[in-house]
Amino acid sequence: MTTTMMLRNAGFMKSRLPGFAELVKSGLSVVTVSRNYQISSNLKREFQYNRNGATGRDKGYYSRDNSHSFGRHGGRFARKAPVEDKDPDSLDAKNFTKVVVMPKLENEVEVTLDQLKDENIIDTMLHLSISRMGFPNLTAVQQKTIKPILENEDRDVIARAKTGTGKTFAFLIPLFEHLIRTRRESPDMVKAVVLAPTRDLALQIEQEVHKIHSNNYALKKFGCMSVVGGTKFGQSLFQLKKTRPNIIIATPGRFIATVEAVGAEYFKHVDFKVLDEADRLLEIGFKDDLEYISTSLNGLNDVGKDHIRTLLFSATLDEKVQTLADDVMNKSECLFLDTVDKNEPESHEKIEQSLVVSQNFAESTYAVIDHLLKQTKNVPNYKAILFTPTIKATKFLSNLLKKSLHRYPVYEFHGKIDQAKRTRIVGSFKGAPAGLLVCTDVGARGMDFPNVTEVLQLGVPSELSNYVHRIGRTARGGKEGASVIFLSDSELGLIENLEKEKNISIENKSNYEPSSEIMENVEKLIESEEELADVLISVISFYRGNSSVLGLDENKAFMSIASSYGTFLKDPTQKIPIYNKGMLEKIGLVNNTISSEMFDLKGDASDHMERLAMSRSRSPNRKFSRNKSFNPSNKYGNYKSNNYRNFNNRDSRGEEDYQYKRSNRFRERF
Ligand SMILES: Nc1ncnc2c1ncn2[C@@H]1O[C@H](COP(=O)(O)OP(=O)(O)OP(=O)(O)O)[C@@H](O)[C@H]1O
Repeated sequence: MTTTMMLRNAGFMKSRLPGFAELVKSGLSVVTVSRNYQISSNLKREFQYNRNGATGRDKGYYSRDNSHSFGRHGGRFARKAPVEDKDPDSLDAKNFTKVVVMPKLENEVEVTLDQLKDENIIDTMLHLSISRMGFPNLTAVQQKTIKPILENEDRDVIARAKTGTGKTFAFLIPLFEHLIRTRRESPDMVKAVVLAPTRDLALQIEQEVHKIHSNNYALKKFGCMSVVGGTKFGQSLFQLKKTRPNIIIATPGRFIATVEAVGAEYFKHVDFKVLDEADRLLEIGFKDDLEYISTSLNGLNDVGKDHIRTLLFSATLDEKVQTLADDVMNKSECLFLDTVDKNEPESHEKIEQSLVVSQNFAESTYAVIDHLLKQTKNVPNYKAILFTPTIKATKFLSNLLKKSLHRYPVYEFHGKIDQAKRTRIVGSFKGAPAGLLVCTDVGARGMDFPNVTEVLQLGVPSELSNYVHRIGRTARGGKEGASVIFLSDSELGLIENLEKEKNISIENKSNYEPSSEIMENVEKLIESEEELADVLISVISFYRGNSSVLGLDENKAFMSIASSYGTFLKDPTQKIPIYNKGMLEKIGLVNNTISSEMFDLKGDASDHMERLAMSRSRSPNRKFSRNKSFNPSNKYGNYKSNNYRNFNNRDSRGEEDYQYKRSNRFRERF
């Protein structure tokens, strides 16, 4: 049975619509949403801004001269939007209806590769290539998506499937089939654009395309090229000209630069755009870019502004996807193909999840080291990934572990390593029979490292969904795996949030107390107190930005991390030294009296804190003013927090391209 809801004026109704998750729960299978049809909402904004007179301060929108400016960097990053200007008055006239179709999938019959060929869904050339890969059968997401994507050309598609279940081929197979079917139409043009949030993931998807090529050379004529930051732009344009690929795999920033430079030459015939890790691409830092890309490609398209079909794939999709669907999808109908049951957690069921609880961050570090000492000794070919909150923590931990684990291979991987080296590290760890990859959340999504036995997490991830993605680096392609998260008492809010929001409960729980032996050993390995202070400050900054999202008590989390300084140095009276007020400002704790408890304040930092404490004790509103800097729902308190959240997001998630350049100020320090 299907139910249909017709809603006029989506702008007004958006706030009243239940999210996707709730829609699934409520059993609705068709939802109809109406909104302005002629243009995507960001294009509409452009015209509104043109009418009202936009200024460079207006984040992410077009200005009068049809250029696109980003944030405060308006001038420097001003972009020429490759879309034609339009008469604003003609735009509000029509409404459109977007239908989200969620098929009920009862009595499912297995779909095989042979069937797809026999029913002429896929060509023999493609069938040959995929069968040569030797997969025993198609995965659930491949069975559910390939045919529907190819059968109905007037629909966009959203697909959700658990980590490591073959989503990459689920979109690459239809893309290749489309290229085969349209081989005579504009053979030298880009027809499909795949966007990914990290360079490493984009390069990995390019490798998957090359697997399709190398299993049947006849498919090599459908060329593919990656367009990612950290590589030479001029060289990439030259390659584009020379190879004339049909598929581009890109990160958003470099893709925008490419479209701006040569959009009219290569991107007028795009039929598909794919957003891998779609929910991530929707978040702050990417969403404006995605809207811009969508509008640009639509504006350039020779067939029409609503011609390009959009495919969204991820293991974690919730109501945010609705916003994405609104802003970057063109078709009036959108198929939502879900391989995860509505009552099921998004995490993969073949991962045995554990939690180890200790007193503070330092003790969690000892627990990780202890655990790794045991596993590398007892488990043959033990291959693991350890996630840490920040780049500095990653460096620190990989150094400690290289020394503790002796000859066991330890790889350090984060966004501050140059791209060529990053690619080498990914290649080495993929091919390694055993080893440990220590990384930030830059490695959390999409990366397919074969045979990872275990995923370890020291502290919390940068967002709730990344818990699912991080642990999903194991148990891939039908295999089993394990994960252990090491948290202090003050971080247990994350576990509650995972239960509440993601329906994930961790069965195996244990407490950890370090032995004096491991404490002594680690203390000997710490080379510099300054570096230790730096690492802990970076982690405090990370928590400053992420605690409210992750359900943590910010103050408790800060104290726990700060107390780790004394624990690591085996002298609990020692506090992290802070030499000036500027440093407190950078961490976002300048108006927070708890700073005196956490840090050993020196110079003007100490004077400032004394003055602050005195003014608060005199102020009749002191309770309010103290809360102001802490309350996550408080507009003013949150202002700084957001700044730091952005910085931390970049720091830990390793976002790409010019977004990095924009944050250089912070990156260099942390
Ligand atoms: N039909 C299949 N049968 C078995 N293994 C497969 C099949 N299709 C793909 N694989 C393999 O499964 C692994 C995971 O695939 P892929 O990286 O596409 O997963 P994913 O669903 O995109 O994961 P993530 O959510 O982490 O991005 C890869 O090594 C891939 O080669």
